[in-house]
Amino acid sequence: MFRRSDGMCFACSPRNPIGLHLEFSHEGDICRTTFTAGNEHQGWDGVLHGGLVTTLLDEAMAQWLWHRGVAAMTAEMLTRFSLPVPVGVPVTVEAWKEGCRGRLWELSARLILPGGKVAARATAKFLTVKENG
Ligand SMILES: CCCCCCCC(=O)SCCNC(=O)CCNC(=O)[C@H](O)C(C)(C)COP(=O)(O)OP(=O)(O)OC[C@H]1O[C@@H](n2cnc3c(N)ncnc32)[C@H](O)[C@@H]1OP(=O)(O)O
Repeated sequence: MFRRSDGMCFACSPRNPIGLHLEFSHEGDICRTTFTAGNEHQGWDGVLHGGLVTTLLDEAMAQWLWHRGVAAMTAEMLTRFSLPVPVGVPVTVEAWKEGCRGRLWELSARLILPGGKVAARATAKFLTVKENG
């Protein structure tokens, strides 16, 4: 049994002082957000840290499910980092469903740079969990 975050989700809560403050929109089968990394988010100089790239992709997929009333946790995730993501530019993250079998959901996501190149792609498996509060 799991409890949802108390308004302090690192990725999406507006209240988390060190969070990413992501806001999501849903259009058809696509869940979408935009994010502009700051210097505090970099690893290599001027480049968004890869763990945070993964966070953006993971959260977009989780929000796809959340928006549809599915409480699920990431059970497995594979990320391909194709291009560095520069800090200081707005990037778009999109997620969508690939399939579902019982409690197991398969989703994909991608991070798109201004200009349209895809810098990172992820596939993930989520498992529906029971909530207690
Ligand atoms: C919007 C809300 C906030 C979103 C936050 C962003 C999303 C996240 O980052 S969540 C945090 C990161 N993830 C975690 O911490 C999860 C840690 N893992 C766990 O707690 C557990 O392993 C959990 C909940 C995923 C699954 O545990 P549990 O519910 O006991 O299921 P379990 O019995 O292991 O597996 C159930 C079935 O799924 C299968 N399964 C489990 N993992 C996988 C997998 N990766 N691939 C394929 N099948 C799997 C099992 O084989 C099993 O199959 P069967 O029923 O046929 O035997």
